[in-house]
Amino acid sequence: MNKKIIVLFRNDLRLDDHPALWHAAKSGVILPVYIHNEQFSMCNTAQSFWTYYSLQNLQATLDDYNTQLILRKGEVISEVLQLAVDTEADAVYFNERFLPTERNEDEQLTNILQANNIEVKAFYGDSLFNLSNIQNQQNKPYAIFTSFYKRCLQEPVRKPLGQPTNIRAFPTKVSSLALEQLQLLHGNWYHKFHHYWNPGIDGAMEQWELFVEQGLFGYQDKRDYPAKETISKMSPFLAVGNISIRLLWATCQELIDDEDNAIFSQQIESFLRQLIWREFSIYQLLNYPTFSTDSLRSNFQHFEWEPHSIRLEAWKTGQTGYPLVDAGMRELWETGYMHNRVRMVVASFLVKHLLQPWQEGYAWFEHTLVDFNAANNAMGWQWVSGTGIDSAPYFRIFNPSLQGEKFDADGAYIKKWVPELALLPAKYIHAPQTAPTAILEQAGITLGDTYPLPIVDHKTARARALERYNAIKKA
Ligand SMILES: Cc1cc2nc3c(=O)[nH]c(=O)nc-3n(C[C@H](O)[C@H](O)[C@H](O)COP(=O)(O)OP(=O)(O)OC[C@H]3O[C@@H](n4cnc5c(N)ncnc54)[C@H](O)[C@@H]3O)c2cc1C
Repeated sequence: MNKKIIVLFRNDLRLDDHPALWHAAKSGVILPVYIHNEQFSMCNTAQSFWTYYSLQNLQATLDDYNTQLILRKGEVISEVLQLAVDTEADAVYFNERFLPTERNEDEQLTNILQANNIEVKAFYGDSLFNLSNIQNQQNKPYAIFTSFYKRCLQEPVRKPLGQPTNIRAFPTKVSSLALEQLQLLHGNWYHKFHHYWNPGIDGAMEQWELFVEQGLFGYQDKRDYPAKETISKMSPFLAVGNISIRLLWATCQELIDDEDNAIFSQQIESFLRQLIWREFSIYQLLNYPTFSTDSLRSNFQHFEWEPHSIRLEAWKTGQTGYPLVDAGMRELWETGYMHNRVRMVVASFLVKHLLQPWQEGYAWFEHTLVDFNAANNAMGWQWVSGTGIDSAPYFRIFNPSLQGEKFDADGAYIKKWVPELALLPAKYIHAPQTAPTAILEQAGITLGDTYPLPIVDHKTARARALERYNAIKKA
C-alpha cells in the first residue's frame, strides 16, 4: 500500500480523470513530475506560454494536497531513471501518448526502468475510444470519416474518473527546478494572450461551463460563423490536457439524456461529432506515423510547389489583400487561435493560391497556435490540401472573398482583425479592390498603401493550381 510511485505529467496537466494519477493515488505515495524536453517540445511557441501557466496552475492545485510538482529539464529517459534511483521509487506511472516520437520514448523508458526492477504502468491516454481496436471489416484502418464515426458510436466511452480524494506525497523532500528555469517563456510576444485566455485547470472548467451555457445549444447552427462566439474554444485546454475529453463527452451525453433538452439534441450531437474528428486525427497519426510530415497521397510527391519567401511572409503577417485570410492570420498572431472555418480558408489560400507546400503552413501553425496538436494540425492541412485520406479534393478551391460573404456577411470578423477596413461598407469588405475610388477614399483606404492589393488574382491562381494538379493526376 505504501508503494513509492512517480507519476509523469506530460500533455495531461490536470488532476481530474488522470488515470495514472488516479491509480497511483490508490496504491501508494506519489511524486508528480514534469520533465521539459527541449528537443521534443518546441521552445518559443505559443504553446509554451500555455504550458507555463498550466504548470503554474497545476502546482497551485497540488498545493491543496501538500504535494509538490517536481520540475526537471533535459533528456526524459535519463532524468526519470535518475529520479527513480535517487528516490528509491518502486514504480513509474504515466498516460500513453500518440506521437510516434513520444511512443518510442515511452517504450524505451519502460524497457530501461524494467531492467532496473522498477515497475511501469501505462494507462490509456487522452482519447475517447481505444483506437487500436477500431478497424474495418477487412481488419484495415478506416479511411472514410463517416464510417469511422459510425463505428465509434458503437464503442463505449469510459466514464471520467474524477479527482483522487487523497494524494499522499513522498515522505522525503525531492529537489525541483523553479518554473522559470524551464525557460518556457521567451520575449514578450505572448503577453497579450492573457487578454484572451486563462490557461490551466481552472480556466478550462470556466471556459467549458461558459460554452455549455452560451454556445452548445446553438452549436450546429452557428459554428461556421467566425464572428459568433458559439464554438467551445476548448482546443488549447485539450491540447495540453487541462481537461479530460471524456468529461466533455460525459457532460454532453447527460444533457442529451435529459428530456428537457430534446430539441437541442442535434446541436449537442454536432459538437460530439467534432470530438470524433479529433479521434479520427489521432487514429491517422497512429496508423500513419509520417502523417505530420508527408502527404498521405503519394502522387503529391510529384506536385510542383513554388516555395516563395515573400508570399509566405505576406500570408503569415496577414498582408495578402484578401480580407478574410488577413483577418484569420492576424487573429492567430494576436490570440494564438483561429476559428476553424477561417483555418480552412487560410490553409487553402496558402496551398492553392500561393502554391506553398502545406508543411510550411503546418510549421507556422505549430509555432503560433496555443492549441497546436500534431494530429489535428496534420489532418487539417492534409484535408485542405487534398493530400490526406478522406480529404477535400484538391480541385475544390475556396474563393476567399465568397467564403467571407457567406460566413462573415456583415464583415464583423474582418473589421475586428483588419481595422484599416473598418469603415468600408459590407458590400465591398470582402474584395476592397472592387470598391469605387470615392468609397475607398471615404473609408480612408489607399490600396497598396494602407491595405495591400490582392497578392494574386483569384481566377489566375485557381487556374494555375488546377494545372499543377492535373499534372500529378497523370503522373
Ligand atoms: C489547417 C488546420 C489546422 C488545424 N490545426 C489544429 C491544431 O493544431 N490543433 C487543434 O486542436 N485543432 C486544429 N484544427 C482543427 C480545428 O480548427 C480546431 O480544433 C478548432 O478550431 C478548435 O476550436 P474549438 O475548440 O472552439 O472547436 P469546437 O468547434 O468547439 O470543437 C470542439 C473540439 O472538437 C475538436 N475539433 C473540432 N474541429 C475539429 C477538426 N476539424 N479536426 C479535429 N478536431 C476538431 C477539437 O478538439 C475542438 O476543441 C485545425 C484545422 C485546420 C483546417
